[in-house]
Amino acid sequence: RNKLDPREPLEVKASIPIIGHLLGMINNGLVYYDILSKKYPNLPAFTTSIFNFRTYTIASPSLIQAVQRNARLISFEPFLNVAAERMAGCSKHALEILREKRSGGQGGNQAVIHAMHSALFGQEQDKMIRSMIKGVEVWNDGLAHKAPIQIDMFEWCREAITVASSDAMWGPLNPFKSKYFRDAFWDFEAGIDRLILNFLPHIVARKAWKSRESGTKAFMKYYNANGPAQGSLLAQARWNTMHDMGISVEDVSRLEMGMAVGLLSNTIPATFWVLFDLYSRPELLEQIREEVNQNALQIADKSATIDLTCLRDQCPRLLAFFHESLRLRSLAAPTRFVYEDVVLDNKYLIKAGSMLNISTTAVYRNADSWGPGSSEFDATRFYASSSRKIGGFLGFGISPNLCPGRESATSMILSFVSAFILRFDLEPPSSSSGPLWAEPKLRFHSLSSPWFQPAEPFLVKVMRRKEYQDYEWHYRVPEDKGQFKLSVG
Ligand code: HEM
Repeated sequence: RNKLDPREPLEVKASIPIIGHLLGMINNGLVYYDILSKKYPNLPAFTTSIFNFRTYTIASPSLIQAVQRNARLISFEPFLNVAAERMAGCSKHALEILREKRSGGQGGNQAVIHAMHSALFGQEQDKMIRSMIKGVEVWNDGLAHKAPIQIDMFEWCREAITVASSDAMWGPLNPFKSKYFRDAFWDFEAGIDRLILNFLPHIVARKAWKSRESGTKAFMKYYNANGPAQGSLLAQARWNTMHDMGISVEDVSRLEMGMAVGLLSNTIPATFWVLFDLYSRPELLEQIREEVNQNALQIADKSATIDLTCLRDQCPRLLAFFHESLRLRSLAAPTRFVYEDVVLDNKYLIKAGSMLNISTTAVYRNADSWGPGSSEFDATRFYASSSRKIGGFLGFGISPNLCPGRESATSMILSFVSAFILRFDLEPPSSSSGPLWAEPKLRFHSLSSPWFQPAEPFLVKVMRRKEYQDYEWHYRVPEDKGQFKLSVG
């Protein structure tokens, strides 16, 4: 074992020597570092070692900027290749192309991310948003026809968001149109933590491995039928970049299974929790209903239209609430690889060849950044803030690795939810003892979807609200290249 340099962050020892932290990681996933940071609340940063390998955890918002300033040396890039190899199962040839240039590859991962940012900008982004919103509209209409009805709220959000987002992304030949494909995809996604171990994956993660292989075949069919030609510019940009760099159809298909994880794994739990956090706070629900009603709903005869520009510009309470829901529900923790020795904030030596992560819950608990009620839900917390750059807000990542899908995902979620709350009342699961809208039993889902999710079906009764039950519902998505005032860290 390497001895720690006294300038490195203090080492936190596991109760079981040598493998204790490894067991903690296996049992708890990324949440393990949050558990440790709770145990040592006064440490702004700490070190854990598994055998000879170090992980540094940043638990204070003040150190995040130091990580950002050294983004070239503390980088996300190597994990993209880990995902391509272990999660997607790409060939050696593809991995060489994807690997970052400074490690001898051709920088394919960065080229793809760059192409994605360009394809999710301005008019291209508007088209994608229009298509996503059209997709979710159908689901609210379908629910209105069936109501009153009992649904599993998480499962229903998952189907609605999956179908709407994937149709917008891949177009009419989208493999997700098949329910069989969708179910197989979720089996793949649920087993990513085991696939990533890369130890006999066809045995250790059999279900996920088989589903990944069948999903890859479905995407190969999509590419062989020239699917991207009818899909979004995002799908075209990804295909063109990878194909032009010499990546085979099979490897592109494997990487597209990974892309689907990025497209869906945050958006679905975010939608579920936004609905939960609203309906479980009746007063807040009424305020937001009123705001949308007054500022973003246009009524003509029996037609009701939600206007996206008005949602963006004239519904600050809705947007502030959305940020707070993300803050307290998402556990997305930036994880980075350290290329060279760095001293953070003139204090902490971070050594090359180690991993660094940020403990989301520790950062969000910090009273200096978030005030004395930092752990409490406060729907107005972001309301007063005039700045869009909020140090310590990790909801959409930290620059330079900001989420390129944040505008399209927010547009879809908030349009969908705005119409939903005006159209429907929900009756929560009945419980003789506990409060109404008690949180469901939760489980940490997976490394690929860093959220708590319900561990059991979350059943609610959906009823149409009298006020708008005879209306036809529409959305207006103008071509104005507008943006939500989203905060980033
Ligand atoms: C509410 C929905 C979403 C949330 C909360 C979210 C959150 C995040 C976060 C926290 C990161 C940074 C991860 C890190 O630094 O380690 C990220 C990165 C990323 N997201 Fe999202 N995301 C959402 C939707 C989407 C969508 C719809 C797409 C695709 C269209 C997408 C594509 C990506 C990609 C490609 C990256 C990597 C960016 C880079 O490495 O520079 N995300 N997202």
